[in-house]
Amino acid sequence: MVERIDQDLRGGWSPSRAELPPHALRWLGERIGLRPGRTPAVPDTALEVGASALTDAARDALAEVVGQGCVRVDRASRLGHAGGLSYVDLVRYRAGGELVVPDGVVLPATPEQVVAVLEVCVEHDLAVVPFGGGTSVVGGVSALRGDKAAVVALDLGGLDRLVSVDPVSRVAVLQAGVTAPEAERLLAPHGLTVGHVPQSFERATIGGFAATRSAGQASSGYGRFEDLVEGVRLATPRGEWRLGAAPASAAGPDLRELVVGSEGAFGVITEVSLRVRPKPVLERYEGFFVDGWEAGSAIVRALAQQRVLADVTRLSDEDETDVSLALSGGAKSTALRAYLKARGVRRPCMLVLGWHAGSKRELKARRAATLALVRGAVRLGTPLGETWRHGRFNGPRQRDVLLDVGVCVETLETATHWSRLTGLRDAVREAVRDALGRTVVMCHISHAYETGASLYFTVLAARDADDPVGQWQVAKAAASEAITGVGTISHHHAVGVDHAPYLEAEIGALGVDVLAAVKRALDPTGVLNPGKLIASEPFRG
Ligand SMILES: Cc1cc2nc3c(=O)[nH]c(=O)nc-3n(C[C@H](O)[C@H](O)[C@H](O)COP(=O)(O)OP(=O)(O)OC[C@H]3O[C@@H](n4cnc5c(N)ncnc54)[C@H](O)[C@@H]3O)c2cc1C
Repeated sequence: MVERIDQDLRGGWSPSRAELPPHALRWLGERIGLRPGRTPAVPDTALEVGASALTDAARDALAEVVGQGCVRVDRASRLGHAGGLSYVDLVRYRAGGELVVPDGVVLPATPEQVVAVLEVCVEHDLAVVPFGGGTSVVGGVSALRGDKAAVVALDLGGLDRLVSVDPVSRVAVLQAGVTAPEAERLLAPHGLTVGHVPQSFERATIGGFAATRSAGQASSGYGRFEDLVEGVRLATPRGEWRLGAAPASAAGPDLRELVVGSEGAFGVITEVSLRVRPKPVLERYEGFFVDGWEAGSAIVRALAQQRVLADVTRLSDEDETDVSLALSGGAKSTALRAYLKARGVRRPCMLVLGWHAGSKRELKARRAATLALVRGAVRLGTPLGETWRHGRFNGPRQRDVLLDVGVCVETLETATHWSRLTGLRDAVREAVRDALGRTVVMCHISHAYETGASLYFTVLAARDADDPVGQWQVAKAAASEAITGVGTISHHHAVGVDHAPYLEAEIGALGVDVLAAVKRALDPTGVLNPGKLIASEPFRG
């Protein structure tokens, strides 16, 4: 069971706080030099929120579309939409740093209202930031106004319906503001699932997944979110655009791809038509230990290239495995290390495999095909797999606790070809260590393809109390430099503000021109999500 999340809660993931056990604090002291001292979050009242720049005329025009109560300019609503959930966002909330707060929040209830809101924004010179679950970790929902007179957050939470289900074709149309758990709840009576389970599952929305090309923990089996998108309904300042009339088409380039991953810069996704699957009746998770990253990544590569990946396939490197064992602590973990050593596993790397199936027979066949290639691993079976499954949404809660005791904790991600994977992992680790000094850089593969895989890094360092934001920005820039030209600047977190300066190096100047031309066609006055995806504003043309 996941705890019910308050979507307005910023500055952390969860209101309930666990304490770090003494052995974990000791370990952080030894590894990153942490001198723990509680750094309580600054109360909301201490955060600076300037006067709203929304004019009465703009407010009235918006209220005419969505209703008086659905245009909010109160402090709590504005603060609740002042950013995403990256480490830097959280630090700004907690430390009273510079928060960019929207001038108002608009809550439409239908796709038609979204189109009408955009018309008002153009007329009144308002920037508009589409806001789904607000879980962006790349500045995607930062309330930047660009050259506009004011900026509003467009909270899509009111678009919360299952519009239709076609069980024969296995297609479901969901409104953009439906959260991932709600999508599963709405589809359950039809025996269907989306199967999209990112770590931000509890908060993130269908529209947000489509807008960012999200990848879930089970994407090896179900596909990345863009693989699930059959069609989209997009509100733009130039009217509505519907795409995706057939399961496949040769009617020119696939224009859905211009919308999926457009991060609110080309339009507001109001509905997504999704390829859904029968809900699995069986799920089985198993854990293994492999000796060293090279051996582990060779296994995952073989699984991907022989097309027998488990639905969840996740390999932790030596550091990530070591941290899991160290933080779980206790006699069990010491005994496990000794056991692994006795079995010849000197550099333990944890491998978790999970299969979803419709029958025992299917599960047996798929599991056997996968395990035939998992050679030389020590098998710890379902207890380890289930431990991972139960803890799979704990990351953001652990981050809250680490932030509380003064740790700089953030993640980075990329993807590259198999032949470059280990080299890129080493380069990013070195760049981050050089930038931060004493630090732990953990890495895992959680998305594998025939030609390569993602790399997901988690960084721990003692927080620089004087300049926590600057401290991370230096590390992030160093990592991004190491990634540029070797891997992608983002495998699934998207571009947002943070990666925008690196986009041209990846897609070329022509690529940026193409994006700018699309932006000009759909959003000629540039009201949509300024500063995201395309950093500079060449679209003015
Ligand atoms: C703890 C944590 C774990 C995470 N784990 C994962 C993970 O496992 N996999 C993964 O892929 N990502 C992950 N993320 C990143 C984030 O959850 C994803 O990018 C997610 O897709 C964002 O969904 P959202 O509804 O919260 O969108 P938001 O954060 O609200 O918005 C993201 C971007 O999309 C735009 N947008 C949102 N809704 C719409 C819409 N309807 N139309 C047009 N534009 C829109 C926004 O303007 C913004 O640019 C994680 C984030 C956190 C904080």
